[in-house]
Amino acid sequence: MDYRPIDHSFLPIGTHLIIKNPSYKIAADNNTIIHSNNPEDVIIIEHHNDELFGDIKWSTDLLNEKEVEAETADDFQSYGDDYFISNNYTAAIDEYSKGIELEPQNITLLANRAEAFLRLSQFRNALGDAEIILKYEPNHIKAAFRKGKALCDLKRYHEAIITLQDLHQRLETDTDRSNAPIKQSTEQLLEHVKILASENKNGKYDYTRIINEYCERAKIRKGSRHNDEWIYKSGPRLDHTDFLFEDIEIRSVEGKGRGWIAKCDIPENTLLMVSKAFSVVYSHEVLRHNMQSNITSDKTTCIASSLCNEELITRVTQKLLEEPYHCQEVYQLYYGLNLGKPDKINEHLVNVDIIGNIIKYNSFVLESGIIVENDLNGVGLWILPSYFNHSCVDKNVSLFLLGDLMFVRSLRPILKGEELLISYRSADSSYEIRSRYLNSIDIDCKCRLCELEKSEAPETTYRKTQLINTFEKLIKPKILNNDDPSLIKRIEKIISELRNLRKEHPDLEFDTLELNKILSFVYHKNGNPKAALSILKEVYNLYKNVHLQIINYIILDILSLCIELKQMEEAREWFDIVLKRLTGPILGKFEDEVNWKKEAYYVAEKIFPVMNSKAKLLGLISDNFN
Ligand SMILES: C[S@@+](CC[C@H](N)C(=O)[O-])C[C@H]1O[C@@H](n2cnc3c(N)ncnc32)[C@H](O)[C@@H]1O
Repeated sequence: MDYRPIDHSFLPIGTHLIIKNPSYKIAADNNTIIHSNNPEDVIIIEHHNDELFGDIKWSTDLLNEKEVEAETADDFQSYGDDYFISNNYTAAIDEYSKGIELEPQNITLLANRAEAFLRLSQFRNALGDAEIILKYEPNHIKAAFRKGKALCDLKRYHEAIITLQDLHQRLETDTDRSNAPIKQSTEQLLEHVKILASENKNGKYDYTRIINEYCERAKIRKGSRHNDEWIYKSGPRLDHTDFLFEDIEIRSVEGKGRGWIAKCDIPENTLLMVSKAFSVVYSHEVLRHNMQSNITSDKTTCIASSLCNEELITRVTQKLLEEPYHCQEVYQLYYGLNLGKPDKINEHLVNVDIIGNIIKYNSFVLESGIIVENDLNGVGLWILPSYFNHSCVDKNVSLFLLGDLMFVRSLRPILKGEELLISYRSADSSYEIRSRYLNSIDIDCKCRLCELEKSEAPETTYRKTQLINTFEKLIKPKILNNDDPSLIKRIEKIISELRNLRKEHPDLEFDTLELNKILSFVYHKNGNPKAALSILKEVYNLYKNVHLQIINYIILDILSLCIELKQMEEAREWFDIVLKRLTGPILGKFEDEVNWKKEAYYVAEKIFPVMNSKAKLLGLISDNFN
């Protein structure tokens, strides 16, 4: 609010500033804003005074020198506690630290600072303080608890379990009633750490529990259009941990930098990785409240995406400043082929330009699906999944996001030595759209589809574009409000010509997928559901092995048509097919054919609301699932 343009004579370019407690923010133009809340925390150093850098004294400190001398460790504890109570943990840490400087063995100050560090997710610092306390007072209960918590958050589960078990034993025999709450918290934390340790080691996740947690964190409120809208206070971020399948590894891949490779044959539906976001930003966190209800409009989506990106750069930068031990894993991402041969990065320095680039090349965009309930847009950085390279048409790995957890599974059997691939852009978008994005991150994709599209004669490409444009501009707008049967002929003609243009490679012909879905819709509108159904079944049979989102929508349409035509037996079969396709990427292989549906339906009911209504129509809810 106090913004005034800075006059060049006041701050000539090249002026040295020293800023106490700066915070960082990335602006829309990717410039870094360094800001300070207190003008007295900014000191301007004149060039001829450079030597002052060494022993700078803050004017604020100088002004208060008298008072400072009079202040004791107890005073700092009380200032720190005040900040702590008002949730200002950074300021609390500042005050506790001043007290600790006076009395390095002050147990209360160290214990309070450890808790403040935990609240700010600065786990190494918290662990450091807890360990100092335990050196002086090995039986300090709160310090042991905080040590266990910090170890858990640092993913040192084995050590966390030992610490907490030891504490638990001591508390068992403790008669002091005031320790009852911490005893209960220790039991809960211990149980939680054991779950995390098993997830981390064996990839054993209790999906039902995770889905429940996910839903619990969702708050439903009435949206502006009286719809139930899902909003999340700050997430949803889930208290579960990473897992990495031991038979995959990162290796260099010719022409692509590095990528994930199978070390031995991997069966279909194997859990390859569960990755917790390094940082994730949801659009509702950055959009003003009044813009949220408008989230679907193109402009809002665009603003949201740019704000999310800025915020992600800011959060990653801040996290690296607070926990520099993460720098290495983040900066490793920078060494991909995409960024040429960068100078060796100083991994101890936080560099916003580099972080911006890392996010540009590696972030995952969360798009709201129509089927999935978690209508959340946003962007996030997941470290290990960032090493998956792209293929438009031959991906062999599925990604499933639940809150900030990314589940990665094999989509089909993968052979030893094969590269594990995902799709950054789906094969059913046009070559132009795909390559525009891929080129922006330095990918000249050489998958079967791209090679074919590059080699096609210009007149073929031109004719295809012409046909698609005719459909988009002249036919599509008429479909919703018009049941003119002549539209059927026109769409069929376009589909037939498009198929003909790629008759040598029918398996790589994706342009007619959406057209066929719409053709089926028009047949239905014209009172011919049987023809509508048969079109969709044909499309399904042609493309069932290609992993495209649109196929799931096609199956749902088939399912609705079967229900409408009272072909209930067939509808149930289609229900099973779509249930497996939707829940497979999280639940994996359905080993128990009898029980799988129960589990899959439970999951689907929670996160795929469309399934719920279909199941009701099929009478499945009262039959089997209640
Ligand atoms: C998210 S990173 C993937 C990991 C990257 N290969 C690395 O070594 O860090 C994306 C970058 O990988 C490379 N890449 C991914 N898929 C590729 C492909 N199909 N062909 C060529 N390069 C690819 C590009 O340089 C792209 O900018």
